Amino acid sequence: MATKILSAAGSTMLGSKLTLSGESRNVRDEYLFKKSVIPTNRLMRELIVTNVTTRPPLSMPVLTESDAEQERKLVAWTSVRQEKWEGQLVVEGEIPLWLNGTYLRNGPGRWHIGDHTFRHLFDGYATLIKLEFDNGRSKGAHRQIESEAYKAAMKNNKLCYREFSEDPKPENFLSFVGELASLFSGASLTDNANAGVMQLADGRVLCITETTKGSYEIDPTTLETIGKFEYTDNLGTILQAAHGNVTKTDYLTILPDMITPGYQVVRMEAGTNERKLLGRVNCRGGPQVGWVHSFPVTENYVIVPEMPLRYSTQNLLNVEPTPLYKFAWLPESKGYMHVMCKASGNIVSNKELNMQVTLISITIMILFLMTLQQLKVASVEVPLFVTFHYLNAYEETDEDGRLTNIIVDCCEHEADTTILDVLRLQNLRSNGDINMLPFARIGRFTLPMDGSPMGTLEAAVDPTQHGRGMDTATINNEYIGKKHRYVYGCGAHRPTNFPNMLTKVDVVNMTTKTWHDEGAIPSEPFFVPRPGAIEEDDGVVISMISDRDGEGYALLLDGTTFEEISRAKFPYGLPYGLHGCWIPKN
Ligand SMILES: CC1=C(/C=C/C(C)=C\C=C\C(C)=C\C=C\C=C(C)\C=C\C=O)C(C)(C)CCC1
Ligand SMILES: [Fe+2]
Repeated sequence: MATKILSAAGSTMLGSKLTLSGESRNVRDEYLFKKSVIPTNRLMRELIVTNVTTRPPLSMPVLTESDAEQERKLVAWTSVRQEKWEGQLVVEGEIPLWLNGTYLRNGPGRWHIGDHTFRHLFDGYATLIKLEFDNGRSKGAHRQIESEAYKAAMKNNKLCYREFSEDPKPENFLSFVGELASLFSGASLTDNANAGVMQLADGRVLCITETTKGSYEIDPTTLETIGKFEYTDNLGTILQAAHGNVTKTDYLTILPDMITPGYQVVRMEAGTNERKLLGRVNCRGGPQVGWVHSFPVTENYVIVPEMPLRYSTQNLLNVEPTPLYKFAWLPESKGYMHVMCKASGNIVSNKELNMQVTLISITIMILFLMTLQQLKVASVEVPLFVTFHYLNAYEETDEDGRLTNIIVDCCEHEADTTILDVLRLQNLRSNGDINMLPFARIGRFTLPMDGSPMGTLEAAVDPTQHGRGMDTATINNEYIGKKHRYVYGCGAHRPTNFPNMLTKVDVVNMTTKTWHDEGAIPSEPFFVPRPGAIEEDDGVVISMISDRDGEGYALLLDGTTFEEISRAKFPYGLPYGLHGCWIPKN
């Protein structure tokens, strides 16, 4: 039975979109988009991208128009089973001539292995997408990150490591026991570096996930996986935040400690692989450590969030996931924000720390711990919250320059953990026009620095201004740690089951500007400042769009007006992705 296929028509110069309706169109790349019918619970088909060498035997059933229509609409949640691709993008509009550099976006872009489709958005294998801008032209590329988890899955055609919601099924009881043992060492947890992407001050580019071993160095030009980023210290923790803080001289991050519930704040100087202990904070909310996906910093402080959505050892051990996967919602454990001084220069290395501890008697030890506590300027209880992404934090001072408060802005889900379930692929693929997206806001914490025990949490702007949806948001990176005015995030044009509206929020004037295209799924809007800019919003905003016609393109918006200035189109649909970074052309 003939299958509707999309056949590339050689490298004609007329780039345009590949439709899934089977009509062959002039496109740039020799790709054969063939649809394989992989039975899933929602007639979900994987879009398979293979290099065209020979025309494979095609025996897939003909898709009805509505199937094809359905598939086009789901391109954001459709794996692209890719090896790699690179090509000139078709540009509509004008790319600013000052925009010279590379935008990289990381995300879980392949959600199946064999005929097994993963359960959750975050399970997907890391897929790196590149946009190169040079003198008004744009080149695109994508490539899978070759983690051990990905390579093992491809070799064995099955899941081999514990992903966010997916866990390998133990063959027998013995292997189950072995699996449990390996869990405590973290050996069975994935290294699928599908979340963060960043360029360190020394130029190296890392892709990471929330396991320490899920840190990979990649080549920002070829997107090749250079190899695992091996830390040379002996801090030995399993977990790390998916988003650290890159400065011009170092990299700060937080290592959640599940054994002695707390957080190690560490600093890695540019050019090294050694994380050094800056300070440690013990959890105040009991024996489980709160989930830290990201965290904010000010000029002088690291803010360590202790969220009441906490790691659950029991759920970590479960083979079948609970609605909160590896986590438990423990409101009775409350939420806290710990404010740690960056300790200008006095980094306490782990070796020194161990030596001191062995030499200190119990009484001096108590003095020492009290001294350590001084590293922590404050620890305040805050209202319950559910936050993955912190936007920024800054210090407020009085007329005498004394620190009065620390302000923390974040994407806060109104202390509702439902969002984790909404992000299951079955929901994303079946409820696009159902108003399933739970509410979210730009949450603003005010942390008092006068010794008061309680902080406050409120919406920075009226959430109805951005459809009561807000996540994967950024600010102008030049303003990290300082008072910012503009937030670029994904809001909601309802009814929707996912944040589908690019939104610029002015948190001073409390106004918003938005971009929305019916049925399109935008990824994190990333702001790139114009070289030499004075104004905070003088630059462009980049977002990767998966649209309802199965298209994939990079959208460029003017940072000030939030008007569309250009699109750089891929010749195929793009899977959704999480976060990006900008690498200026040196
Ligand atoms: C959390 C752990 C793991 C994996 C984490 C991964 C792969 C990514 C987490 C990404 C998150 C929290 C993204 C949040 C996005 C929110 C969105 C898009 C909200 C939209 C709606 O408003 C491991 C590595 C599997 C195991 C340790 C724990
Ligand atoms: Fe993230």
